[in-house]
Amino acid sequence: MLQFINVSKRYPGGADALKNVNFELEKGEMAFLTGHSGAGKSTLLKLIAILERSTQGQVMLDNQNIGRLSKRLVPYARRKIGMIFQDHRLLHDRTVFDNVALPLIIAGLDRHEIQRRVRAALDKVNLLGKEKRYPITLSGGEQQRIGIARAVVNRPPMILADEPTGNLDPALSEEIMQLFEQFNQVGVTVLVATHDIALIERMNYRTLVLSQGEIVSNHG
Ligand SMILES: Nc1ncnc2c1ncn2[C@@H]1O[C@H](COP(=O)(O)OP(=O)(O)OP(=O)(O)O)[C@@H](O)[C@H]1O
Repeated sequence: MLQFINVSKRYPGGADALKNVNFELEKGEMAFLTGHSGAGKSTLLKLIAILERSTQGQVMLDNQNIGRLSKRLVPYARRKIGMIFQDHRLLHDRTVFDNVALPLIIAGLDRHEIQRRVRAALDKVNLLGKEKRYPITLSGGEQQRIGIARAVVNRPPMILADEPTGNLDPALSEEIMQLFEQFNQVGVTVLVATHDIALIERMNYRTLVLSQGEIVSNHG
């Protein structure tokens, strides 16, 4: 499903954030991405989400070189990806329902379909009944689950998570990881970037290790 072929990324005026990165993720696979602070984890995820473009090499998603897509086609390619951030990036002046509905409103779905899909997504993350609340009135773990519902409401074939458990205690981290496993079990490809080595060791998935922009280990 996803293939990095000799991918390098240099930010303007900066050093190389990624150097000659090669790896593949199969459709339906779940994997971790780890490495020291500044190793290039976020950069790698941003290339997949087309939030940044590679300087060299090819980022292939379903056999399409997404690093070279025209701007017009980027929103369509992005619909294949659900992205989850450590700070969840919720809109605090909108309800839980409205936060999760946002990608569907942008995609132009009708009101009934939006209602149906938002409820289905909230059900998956155990937040049904909290649609009318504001994110700030919910716990950290619940806020992260709103972010996950928003990421999956479009039913993307791939989920990318950037430090999704960074602000959570071990029990809540476990809960979030179990949610990712549930999506993976129904065929969603999942890539989770994390510093949390203990979490990676408890779970048995392939792990890509980045060090100074290079993949130094890739097995599970
Ligand atoms: N927009 C940017 N402009 C210039 N340099 C950047 C930019 N974003 C990241 N970098 C640099 O690229 C390198 C990789 O950063 P990146 O954020 O991908 O690492 P990371 O592994 O996700 O780090 P962390 O775990 O601290 O989030 C770092 O040296 C960083 O300073």
